[in-house]
Amino acid sequence: MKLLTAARMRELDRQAIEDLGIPGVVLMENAGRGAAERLARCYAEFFPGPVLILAGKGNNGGDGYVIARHLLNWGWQVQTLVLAEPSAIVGDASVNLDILTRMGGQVAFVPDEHRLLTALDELGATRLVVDALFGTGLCAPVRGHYGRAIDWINACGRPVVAVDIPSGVDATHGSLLGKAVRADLTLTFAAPKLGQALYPGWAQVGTLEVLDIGIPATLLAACEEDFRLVTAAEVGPLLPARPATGHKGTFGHLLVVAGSRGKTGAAALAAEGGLRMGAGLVTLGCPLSVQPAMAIKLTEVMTASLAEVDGALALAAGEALRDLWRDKEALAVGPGLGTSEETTELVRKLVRECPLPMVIDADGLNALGPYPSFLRDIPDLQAVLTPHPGEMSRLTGTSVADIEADRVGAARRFALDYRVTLVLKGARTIVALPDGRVRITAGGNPGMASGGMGDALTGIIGGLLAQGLTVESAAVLGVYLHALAGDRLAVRQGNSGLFASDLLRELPAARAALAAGEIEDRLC
Ligand SMILES: NC(=O)C1=CN([C@@H]2O[C@H](COP(=O)(O)OP(=O)(O)OC[C@H]3O[C@@H](n4cnc5c(N)ncnc54)[C@H](O)[C@@H]3O)[C@@H](O)[C@H]2O)[C@@H](O)CC1
Ligand SMILES: [K+]
Repeated sequence: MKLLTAARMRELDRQAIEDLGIPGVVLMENAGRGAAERLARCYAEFFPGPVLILAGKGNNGGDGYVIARHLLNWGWQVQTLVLAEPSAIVGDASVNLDILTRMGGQVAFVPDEHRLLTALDELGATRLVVDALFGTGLCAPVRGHYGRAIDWINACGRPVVAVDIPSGVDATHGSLLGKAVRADLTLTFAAPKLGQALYPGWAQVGTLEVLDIGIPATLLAACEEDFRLVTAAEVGPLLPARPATGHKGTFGHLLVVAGSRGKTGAAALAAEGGLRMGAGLVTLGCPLSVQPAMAIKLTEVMTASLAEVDGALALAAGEALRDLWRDKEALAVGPGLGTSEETTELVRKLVRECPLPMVIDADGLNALGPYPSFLRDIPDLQAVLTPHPGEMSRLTGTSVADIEADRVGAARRFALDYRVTLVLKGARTIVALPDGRVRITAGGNPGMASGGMGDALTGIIGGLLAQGLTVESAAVLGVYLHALAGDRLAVRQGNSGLFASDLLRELPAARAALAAGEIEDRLC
């Protein structure tokens, strides 16, 4: 599902109005009427109100006046507070404000804190609040009486319906510009906004519904799809086929290079992840001294001993790895390898020389960074990198705080710069593709914040690569299935104390449900 930035939404509005000649006031009418209808239906038990509409000076406020008009027409009691002087309301918003006033709608202008607070004090009982303060045009931190209005909304204890986006949420970045409304229902127009799919904005949105406001579908379809929220309908078709005549050779052989003394669990989870994802065969290459333990730990996975120094892979393992990758379809490298000098050098050599599509994680990433410019010199590199914010920080030399402040930007810049597929893990995992497109997954839960979940994801993506998916598809589908399995587990077990190995056990059923078309996506 497409996610629009504020700039893209403005451009769509411009095209509809200027290129196609749809008057802006018609779009505003469609937006306001659609919102009024949804609101009246969703909150029918609160009829006849009163409803309080808080309107800003821009077109979001304009939508608020249209909502007020229709609710009045349908017998609701409506009070509208405009947080600006009458002269500040212009254009389509002014047209609708005039109509509302002439119809006898109760409208008060509260352009400063004193008048706002007085009006709120004098307000009778309100049963429902409509936030029409700011939409996609918010461009600076919220201050003054706007901030007081947002505080009041958040403390009012009444259901809050946000028009287009909760005021204070940046429609593009999902950041909170000073203060932000916490809505129960957000009625957004034409398509969800990118900022509604990202934290912390996501948490302010409540239930998200998308209303058609008459922007032609052809315009929406033609607008470039830089950002998408991944849906079951989109990833279902990416699932590798499972022909009835298939055998283990049909479904690919994954080579996992992982583990060191004391870090055997990470290697086991990555290897089992590959098998649970449906790879026909998985071989784990690990240091000589840990191989016996791995062989006991892993029943279905084959193991290979590699040269080591002090329990971690040695540079001398390179020759054996060359033999190992020869008959494989994909490589997963990194979990539990450690960061010794020889292992680091080996990983860099492996990434440079191994011709297989690969997923690189954990210590594999630590071995690359910072600024792994050598990646650009590898011809036909097909790689998925799966850092968490700490690993991303080491890869980019940027602080974790800066990465978290702009997760989409950080992932996108890296993917474009190094021509890899970058999976930035965390709440709302971001998949950035080498051409700059970005995919965001809505699933996942706090139960997945536990050791080993990342190793499981590495195995899942590796398993998909082994079955022939492209790096882009393996990353998008792998992240989706990982989150889906985690969410199914959380439904049964709650969202704490979840084990990555439990998630892997859930994976085949999650995959089957996706294949059967049984998954209903949640927007928020
Ligand atoms: N034709 C269109 O463009 C349509 C727009 N629609 C609505 O219009 C909204 C966008 O409208 P606008 O672009 O007018 O902008 P908004 O109504 O979102 O608000 C921005 C207004 O507030 C001011 N402002 C921005 N940041 C501020 C701050 N921190 N403190 C105080 N004032 C601030 C701006 O100068 C501008 O006047 C959409 O979200 C949607 O609700 C809909 O009516 C559908 C059609
Ligand atoms: K709003």
